Amino acid sequence: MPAAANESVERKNVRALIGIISTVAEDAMNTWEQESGRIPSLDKPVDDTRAVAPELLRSMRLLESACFQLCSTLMPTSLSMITRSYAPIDSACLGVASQGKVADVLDGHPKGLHVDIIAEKTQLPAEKLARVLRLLAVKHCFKEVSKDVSANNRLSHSIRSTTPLAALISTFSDICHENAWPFLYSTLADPEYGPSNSPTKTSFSWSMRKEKPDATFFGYLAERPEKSEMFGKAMTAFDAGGVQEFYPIGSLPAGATWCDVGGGQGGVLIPVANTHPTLRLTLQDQLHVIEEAKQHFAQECPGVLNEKRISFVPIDFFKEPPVPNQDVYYMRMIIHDWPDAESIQILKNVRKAMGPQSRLLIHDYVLPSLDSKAQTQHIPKPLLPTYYGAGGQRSFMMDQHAGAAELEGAHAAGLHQPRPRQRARHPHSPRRIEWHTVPEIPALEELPKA
Ligand SMILES: C[S@@+](CC[C@H](N)C(=O)[O-])C[C@H]1O[C@@H](n2cnc3c(N)ncnc32)[C@H](O)[C@@H]1O
Repeated sequence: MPAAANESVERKNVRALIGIISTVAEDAMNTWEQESGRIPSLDKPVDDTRAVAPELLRSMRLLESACFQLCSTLMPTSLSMITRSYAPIDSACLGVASQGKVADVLDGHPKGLHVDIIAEKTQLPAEKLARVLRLLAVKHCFKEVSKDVSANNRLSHSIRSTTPLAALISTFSDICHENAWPFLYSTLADPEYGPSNSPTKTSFSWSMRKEKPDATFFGYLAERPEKSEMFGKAMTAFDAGGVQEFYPIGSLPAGATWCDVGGGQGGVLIPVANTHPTLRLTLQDQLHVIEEAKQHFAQECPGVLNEKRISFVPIDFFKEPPVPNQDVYYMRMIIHDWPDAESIQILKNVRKAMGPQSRLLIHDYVLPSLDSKAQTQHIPKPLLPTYYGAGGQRSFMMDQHAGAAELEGAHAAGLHQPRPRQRARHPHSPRRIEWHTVPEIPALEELPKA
């Protein structure tokens, strides 16, 4: 229908949002069909959505932003704000499902189970559990097949107790809800903690200050092997937009060396090892994490261990350089954890290790800058110039999370300014630093086509 000439700005904006939704939903369906032969089903308890093309991430960012903006525009204000205020309840209910292992109980029961049976197996009260599951089901995690009968769907299947996403939910509910996120205001308002950029003056440190002054998140994990293991596994959940999507690893020469600095349990290195068998790999992290990584590799890709294609070398990246003369030093989700001074210390240590042919790849969240025309000009109106809006929210959440729960984070570190991206013309030219972003990619459009 042709738009009326005297349409209000609001009507034009709503129409534009509907247009974006319609276009990018079509694009996303086409990408899924090209990539996996079909559009993923929400109903099926199988996660076949793991290999994600950059174009799909871009479509999803637009779609999520446009849907959220459309609802925020047309919804009465009080409904919008009440829903946002309730947000921690979503997370708490996920915590119940995950810690109660509800998805494990439902595994293998495609027709679902009555809540009385789920309650008996999880040792949770049936009537209250039914209400938790209903709230989760209205947002498509679990499905209520009939009254009080629940079954797994794609989302709930992904939080069975052995999965990285279950570890992520447990890390959030067990550590972040307990010791960090709720204390953001108290920390900001505290005259000592609020203005400080010290890694020992975060919300996490604030909540622990009576028990252990100057507590840090990684120090806390180091003293608690079970939680450290859970956190390490949680990191492997960040699998969308892997490095191989953005960097031409395949064109490195056979025998090239690749050192993952702060590589955790191998969330990045395992897929790299599986897809690039000629690389010689090194994983470096704190000693206790190295032990977790060895176990993880033994479970997930024992061949890489048997073929001795990987070395595990402990490091304290503040105190010492990584192993010398590697072709590639790679750091994912490391720099965002630290304020400027600590980041510089880490980078200086990597610099000491670098040989003339070495390059450093930094794969991290880079927050967009409103005053960067290059970053905002391609965002279709009326989406927000700040990273499109809600489709970019995970980067800002990570910024808050890294600031509150882990350490000072990218924002405090001043790393939210966009870094120049080196192009693929000389993809392996020496002594380069490249910034790549995960998996919310503010400058995805700037990436060279594969
Ligand atoms: C946010 S995690 C990222 C893990 C991994 N790079 C990934 O992307 O899955 C940060 C990592 O930094 C490591 N780390 C923290 N402090 C460290 C230190 N002083 N020396 C070496 N590694 C450290 C942690 O053990 C953890 O594995």
